[in-house]
Amino acid sequence: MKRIISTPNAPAAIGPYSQAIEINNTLYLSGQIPVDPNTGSIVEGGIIEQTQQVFKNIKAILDAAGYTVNDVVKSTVYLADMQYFAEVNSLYKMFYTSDFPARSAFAVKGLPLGALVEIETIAAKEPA
Ligand SMILES: CC(=[NH2+])C(=O)[O-]
Repeated sequence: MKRIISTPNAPAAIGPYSQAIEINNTLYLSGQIPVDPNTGSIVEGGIIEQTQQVFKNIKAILDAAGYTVNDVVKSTVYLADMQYFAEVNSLYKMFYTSDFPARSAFAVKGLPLGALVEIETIAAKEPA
């Protein structure tokens, strides 16, 4: 059965979507942008601070759903510019330290609220 995940520890949706949906032992997270859940705004700073906030948001949603970073199987990284690729990769390697998830990365024309980075995440567990 489908389970909707909602936590105050990650940003509220800024549109018609859920923070995450779990179905069949798989958790689909909406793309996370660098919004601080306490302020509802994009964090101050540049790509480093924004990427750190995105990972905080992803972790908060994984935690709320009972998943860990080790359960993540796929990640999609959207960048406002490919110039951010190396910096995002260095923080990415601190969040996912080994057995990295499958991943795609793109530079796109624009991201919600003018974010520099957005990351989508899929996590899965073996059936009990
Ligand atoms: C931020 C986001 N996930 C959306 O769809 O606008």
